[in-house]
Amino acid sequence: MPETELEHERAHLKAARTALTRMRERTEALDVAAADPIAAAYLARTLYYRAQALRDDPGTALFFGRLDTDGGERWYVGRRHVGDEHGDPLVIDWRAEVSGAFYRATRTEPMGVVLRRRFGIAGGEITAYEDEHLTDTGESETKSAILAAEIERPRVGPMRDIVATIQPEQDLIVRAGADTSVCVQGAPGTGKTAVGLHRAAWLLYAHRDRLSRQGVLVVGPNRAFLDHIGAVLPALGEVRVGHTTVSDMFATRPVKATDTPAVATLKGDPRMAEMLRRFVWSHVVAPTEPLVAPRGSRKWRVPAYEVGDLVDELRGRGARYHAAREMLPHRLAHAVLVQMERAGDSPDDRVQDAVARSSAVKTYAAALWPVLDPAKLLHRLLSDSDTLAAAAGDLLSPDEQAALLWERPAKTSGSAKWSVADLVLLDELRDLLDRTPSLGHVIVDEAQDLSPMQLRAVGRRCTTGSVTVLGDIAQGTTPWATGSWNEALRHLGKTDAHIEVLDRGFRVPASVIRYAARLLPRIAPGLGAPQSVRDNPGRLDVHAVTAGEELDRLFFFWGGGGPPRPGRSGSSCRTPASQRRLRRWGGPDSSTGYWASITAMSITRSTSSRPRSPRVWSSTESWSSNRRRSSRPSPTSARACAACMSR
Ligand SMILES: Nc1ncnc2c1ncn2[C@@H]1O[C@H](COP(=O)(O)OP(=O)(O)OP(=O)(O)O)[C@@H](O)[C@H]1O
Repeated sequence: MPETELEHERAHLKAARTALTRMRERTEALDVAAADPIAAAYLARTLYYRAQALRDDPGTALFFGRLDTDGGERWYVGRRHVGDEHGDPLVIDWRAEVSGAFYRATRTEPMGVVLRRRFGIAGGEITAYEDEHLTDTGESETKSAILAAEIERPRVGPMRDIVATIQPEQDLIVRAGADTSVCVQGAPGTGKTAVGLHRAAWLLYAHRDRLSRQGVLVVGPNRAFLDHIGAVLPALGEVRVGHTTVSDMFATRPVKATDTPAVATLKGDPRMAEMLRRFVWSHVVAPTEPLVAPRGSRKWRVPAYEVGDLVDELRGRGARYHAAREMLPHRLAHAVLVQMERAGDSPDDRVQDAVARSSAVKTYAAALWPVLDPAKLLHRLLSDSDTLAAAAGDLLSPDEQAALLWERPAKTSGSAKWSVADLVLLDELRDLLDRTPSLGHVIVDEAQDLSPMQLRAVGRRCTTGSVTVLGDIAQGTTPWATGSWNEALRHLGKTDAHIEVLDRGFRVPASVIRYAARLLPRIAPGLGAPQSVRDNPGRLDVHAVTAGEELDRLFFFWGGGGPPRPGRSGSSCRTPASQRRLRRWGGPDSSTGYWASITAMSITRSTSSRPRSPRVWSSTESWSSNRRRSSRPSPTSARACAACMSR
């Protein structure tokens, strides 16, 4: 019999573990019996995922909190639901509706909670607990030591879930409705990525049927970033969320060419979308000859002007190029049918189908509305100045058109060397021809770094679903980085998205945040300064550098590997020298180093005119290769910025 409260809670944890083991064993013992092999495979897969989700991690406790309600109920809140043999819950999922109060109940709004208990956990065991009696007016508000310890925990290694310590403002974003698109703006370390991943987990819990059918996708800047975050969703029992990088999303062909920053920026410009649209639709030609359709002993003629009206009507329907093309033979056949009726015949639907399938109609329609191939289209556009000029018209200046043209065009689209930006154009073309299927929800991180054309590509993958956009306008590192979320949301096609701001930093100590935030008025004037929630003020060393020297100092600091943030600079964190330094400074998530990097990056960016950053790299390039190509910030503006930092 447990004697103390702590022993009682430990006994509950033990019972929950036993129940979870039973649930898993029961799932694993289930036989796959289905009527056909497809259903059997589906069932086997479902059972496999269920068994995976029921795995116990002895290193973490099954619950981290408890709620006692004014209705006399008691709920243990944990990573997943655990039920006893009667089906009564021993632990409720953190995503259940009732768990919302664990994160959001306050003394002013207790949400029916009389007691909130937080558990201190070490090595999967309960070591302590802390109570808040939310309706006890005599109890004073104290800062939770358990919460503080979790927040102060050194952030090394891959990202972990934050279910035990989600903050009220984060919880509101996590639980925003499935049809709600949200854009989260936040300084480094304010938990944007963590919130996005927990939102994915919540959506799959609250709308499992719909979203597991339609799909949920996390889009990150590169593979290092995906490695960093890859364990979070499986730890929450969600193993079915797709993860991809922006470039892998379009990687239908190998990247064999690199654009200059100016050309890459131009290819990412939203005017390209209009140019491609015009180019695609320019292939539909106005009829000059009538349609002549033989049927039996007669020939039926549909005049060219009438066919012209049909074509115009199809063009104006807003359908994709190939879908509208599919309709043309049927429209032509219908026009033939009308002629037959006028002549006294009474043809039925089968006659119309036969006319639509006849070679005369098919050949005539194909000449007016040819089948197109995206790669061939782009190859022609980038190889031939007349074709480009006709499509670009008043959209692009002659200099811009000249910049787009390949110096040595490949003979065929098959042998063309495509750049990262070209693949985005191909994706746009593919969508103009055939609609891209939409997922249920897309989470896109570091979204400030995406070009308008990349944003459009992400947006068309969630046209009928919703999106969570995560980023920081002040952290843009590409020349095409967005300067405004409203603009980015327009390119995504999600102007109805709510913009939410997270301004409490979990990673970066206060002294570093305060110092670096002095740059904000210069690099992102509209943004407020974040506040650190960490008690540890951190250590901040300020090193004087001469103008133009700051990048070298930074590279020296990081062993030539570039800033340490996983995912922000391709392979930079993986060079042996930078790894050694990262270890010494506390790993890739080390706050001081990261913020120092952010600061130096900001100095560089704020001293360059548009394109905003003198550095540009694709996700396949390393920081150092970019560094070789980078231009130096002008000494005058670097001085101006140094002055702003020393104020
Ligand atoms: N509520 C929380 N409780 C505990 N830790 C948290 C919380 N929110 C965020 N963190 C931690 O803070 C760190 C930074 O979080 P995250 O990477 O999500 O921030 P970010 O805003 O995406 O940063 P960046 O702008 O650099 O990408 C992570 O280690 C994360 O686990």
